[in-house]
Amino acid sequence: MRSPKDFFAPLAVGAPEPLRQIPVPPSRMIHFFDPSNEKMAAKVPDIAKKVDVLLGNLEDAVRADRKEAARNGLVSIAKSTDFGKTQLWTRVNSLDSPWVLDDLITLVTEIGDKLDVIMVPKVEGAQDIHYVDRLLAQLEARAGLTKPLLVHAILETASGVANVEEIAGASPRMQGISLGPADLAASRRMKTTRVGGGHPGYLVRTDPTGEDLNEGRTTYQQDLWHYTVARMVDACAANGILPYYGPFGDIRDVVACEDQFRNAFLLGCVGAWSLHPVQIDIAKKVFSPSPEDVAWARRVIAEMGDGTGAVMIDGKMQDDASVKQCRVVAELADALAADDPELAAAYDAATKEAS
Ligand SMILES: CCC(=O)SCCNC(=O)CCNC(=O)[C@H](O)C(C)(C)COP(=O)(O)OP(=O)(O)OC[C@H]1O[C@@H](n2cnc3c(N)ncnc32)[C@H](O)[C@@H]1OP(=O)(O)O
Ligand SMILES: O=CC(=O)O
Ligand SMILES: [Mg+2]
Repeated sequence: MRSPKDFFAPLAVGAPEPLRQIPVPPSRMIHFFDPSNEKMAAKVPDIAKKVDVLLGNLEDAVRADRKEAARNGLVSIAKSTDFGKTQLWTRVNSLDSPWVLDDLITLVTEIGDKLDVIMVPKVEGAQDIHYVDRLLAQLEARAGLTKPLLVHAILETASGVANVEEIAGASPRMQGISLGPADLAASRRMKTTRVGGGHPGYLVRTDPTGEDLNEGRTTYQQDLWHYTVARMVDACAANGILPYYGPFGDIRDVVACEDQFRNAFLLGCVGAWSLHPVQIDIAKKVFSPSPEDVAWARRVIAEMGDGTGAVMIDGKMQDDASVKQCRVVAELADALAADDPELAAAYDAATKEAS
């Protein structure tokens, strides 16, 4: 193992200096598309204007006989599209697959200057990140890149969850982690057969009210993902990187999708994946704080002055800790509003009304 002093040293001669802070541009939705699908690819220039992150997916959901077409399609889309401020990410194939080496060599060489983040699936431990880290440094040096590519891990194996803290801190390239509930369920041998979301069988029941065990007992569905999302959020926050919820596969059920995204938002995630155009606006709505919450946060910050001591606002005690929470919300709102005049106006109107 290298000395901690070398953590920020480039891993290949001529590779760019690693970043000391992960950039945090808006990434409320990571919009997946299959670059080998002509219909989806045709929508990319328009979708790029609406999303924070566009991700050319090369892994699962791309047929084995379309892997090369997807890789080449992403190269040509990246070269021919102006993405503006929208980030371009890719998800490469898993490290044990026959495609990943060519994915990385081709993408870094051909479009390394256009890509922001490389999502690595099925990460099991720090060793997977170390492998990608060194290879990227070699490829960046050869391609003459001046900005380091960042790495995003999917948390979707039981080993990955067991090692999530070491994964989050494995490299200065680590940008974030997404929960991958579908592969994680399979890896854990869960019996869910769906892509994210809840399950009606995973519940708790109130106590019996009498002799009849079926009478008058309410059940409450529980969140299958609470433990993993919370662990992932802690691992990310402790290492200065960003946590995300992953896919919600029931595209038709926009209501439950919004619930799942909101649970993740409230627990600390900054965004989620959108698999279909209909999920883009859901993520945008959920991962932008509501105007009411922003107005409240700004009010607490204003009334707390230098941020110390305790005050009462509308019957609720505020102190140093609650003002810190309010700053999280207000700073996120300011960052999002800077690029979104409509959101800025909604936040300012609610703030005015509340003061
Ligand atoms: C489970 C674990 C994981 O790894 S999740 C991540 C991997 N999965 C993916 O990336 C899936 C991406 N999404 C898709 O493949 C499609 O959205 C699926 C779910 C198959 C639905 O497609 P389809 O049956 O065409 O839906 P639709 O008829 O409602 O589509 C309407 C028009 O929109 C298009 N569309 C669909 N999805 C996208 C997308 N992600 N990005 C851009 N465009 C998309 C469709 O092509 C269709 O276009 P058109 O109107 O026919 O021209
Ligand atoms: O890749 C995502 C997942 O849920 O599996
Ligand atoms: Mg997966």
